[in-house]
Amino acid sequence: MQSRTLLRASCTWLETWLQRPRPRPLSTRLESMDPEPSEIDENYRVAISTLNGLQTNAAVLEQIRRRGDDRMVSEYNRMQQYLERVGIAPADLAQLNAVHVSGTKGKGSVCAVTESILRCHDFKTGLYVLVYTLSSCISIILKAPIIHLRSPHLLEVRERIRLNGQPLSRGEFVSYFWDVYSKLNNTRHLYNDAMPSYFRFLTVMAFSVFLSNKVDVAVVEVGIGGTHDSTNIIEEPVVCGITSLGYDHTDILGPTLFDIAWHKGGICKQHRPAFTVEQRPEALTGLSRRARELGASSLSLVPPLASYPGPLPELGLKGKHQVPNASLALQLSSYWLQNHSSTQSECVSSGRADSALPTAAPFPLTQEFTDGLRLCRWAGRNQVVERGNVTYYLDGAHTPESVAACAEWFLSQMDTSHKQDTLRVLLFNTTGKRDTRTLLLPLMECGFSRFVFCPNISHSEDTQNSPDHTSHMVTQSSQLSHCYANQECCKHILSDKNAGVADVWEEPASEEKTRACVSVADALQHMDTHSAARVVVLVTGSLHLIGSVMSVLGFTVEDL
Ligand SMILES: Nc1ncnc2c1ncn2[C@@H]1O[C@H](COP(=O)(O)OP(=O)(O)OP(=O)(O)O)[C@@H](O)[C@H]1O
Repeated sequence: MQSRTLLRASCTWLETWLQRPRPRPLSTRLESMDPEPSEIDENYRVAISTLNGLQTNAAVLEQIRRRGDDRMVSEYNRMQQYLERVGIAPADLAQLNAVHVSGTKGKGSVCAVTESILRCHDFKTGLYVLVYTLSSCISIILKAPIIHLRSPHLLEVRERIRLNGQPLSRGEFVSYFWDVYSKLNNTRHLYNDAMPSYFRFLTVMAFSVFLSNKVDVAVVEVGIGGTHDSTNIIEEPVVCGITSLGYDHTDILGPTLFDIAWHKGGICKQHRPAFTVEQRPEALTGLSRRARELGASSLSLVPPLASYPGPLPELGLKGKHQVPNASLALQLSSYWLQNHSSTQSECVSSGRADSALPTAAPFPLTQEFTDGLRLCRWAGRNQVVERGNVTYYLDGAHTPESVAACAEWFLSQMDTSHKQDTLRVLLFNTTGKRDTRTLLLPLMECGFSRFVFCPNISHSEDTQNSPDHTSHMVTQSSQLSHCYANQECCKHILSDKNAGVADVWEEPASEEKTRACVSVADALQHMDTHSAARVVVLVTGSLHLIGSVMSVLGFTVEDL
């Protein structure tokens, strides 16, 4: 009897055991354990708000600045420490076979085209791009005023880290984010409670993503400058590129092109070559000296795009200014293809005048190269979007050179045959300390009859805005007053006979010509209410403004 009871109990136990939740075969397990989309979105929101917590509060920055202790640690040492805390030694970064790109204009474009070309050659690519990497330490080291910035992306932060051209999915972002965050958080007690700032964190995370995915190449854009940038922890890039240099962030980098070249050329590395585009002599002299100082194997100018033998494809990235960028991307990728598994040892020859650099040879373009140039897409740069009777021309130009290039591109797109029934509108904003007048003047040649100003805020109701667009450092009211100041500046230009633009306007300057809106949604609604058969809107002045416009127009990261 006792044994029968025992047997029944054993059978019940066995039954229960057999019915327990089983582990699935690995392939299906990962799939079915993926959280539901809404859960992914929620996890993503939590990760983003934790990441936003790393945006250094302006008050804390001010305190650090007064204490001056941030100056004691170099950016290299700081990044080295963060990387080591997540289990990466700086030497491991050699496995990334990096292409490292700095410059004032066109860094993002050159990185995008280089990545596209190498992907068309069937390599597994990583791409890390930033609009800005203004780490507090740069402004502090250089004793410059603190500049406030929004997060560095158009729609969502995950678009900044790409594998094979695709932004990380929300699910991937969450899992890499927590992996890196928890390693740093668990070790903070050993390091004076230090956590990396927002931009440094993203850099550490990007490197971690690329190493764990064993990419063949990582194309990495410098955030700001070069010498003191967090990406300059890359000690052994395969090749470096320096795009067009101009006057931007002069309060941080210095007032002359020579100073700017010193910073941007600071990514050159010993025994590694660098390529650059045609520049003003002062910039070339600065770059050349810096390349020599750092022991680069060579610094060469890229040849004109038209000199490459054979037919050239239509470039995926539009605008005349993309032509030298394309040649730089060709030289970087060609060099990478031939040399990514070997090392170089020559140094820049010193017999040459500083501003007279050798020009690299053009080469016949194979299908992979032409596909890379043709298929490259880079959202927010010279992009055209149709919505009903409104055509948006989106370009994130925000320096005098790029705004001039943008105006030229916009005019080249205008079909003057329908001039009468087409209303041309400028939607504009600036960030930081940019000189609005300097940026607006080239745009005055474009024949706009309406000028709309709004902050880089998608919706005036904060609950409707993505957490990805949160800045702890810029208040909504300061953005609004900045936008009213821009409107005032525009009115001034319109009424200023000496500005050389008065004769462009058929009607006298009036209140209605300019308008300030509280948000992008408000501004776009204003475009829709016009009775003109067609409305063309040039959106420019800030890449963040472009991001907010794209968000209101319903773009998602997957559309980029
Ligand atoms: N060589 C160039 N000369 C002038 N403008 C350019 C050039 N290359 C790109 N641009 C324009 O500059 C803006 C930013 O382009 P891109 O993102 O490629 O440059 P970036 O150097 O990464 O910019 P950022 O200043 O945002 O870091 C876009 O409006 C683009 O059309």
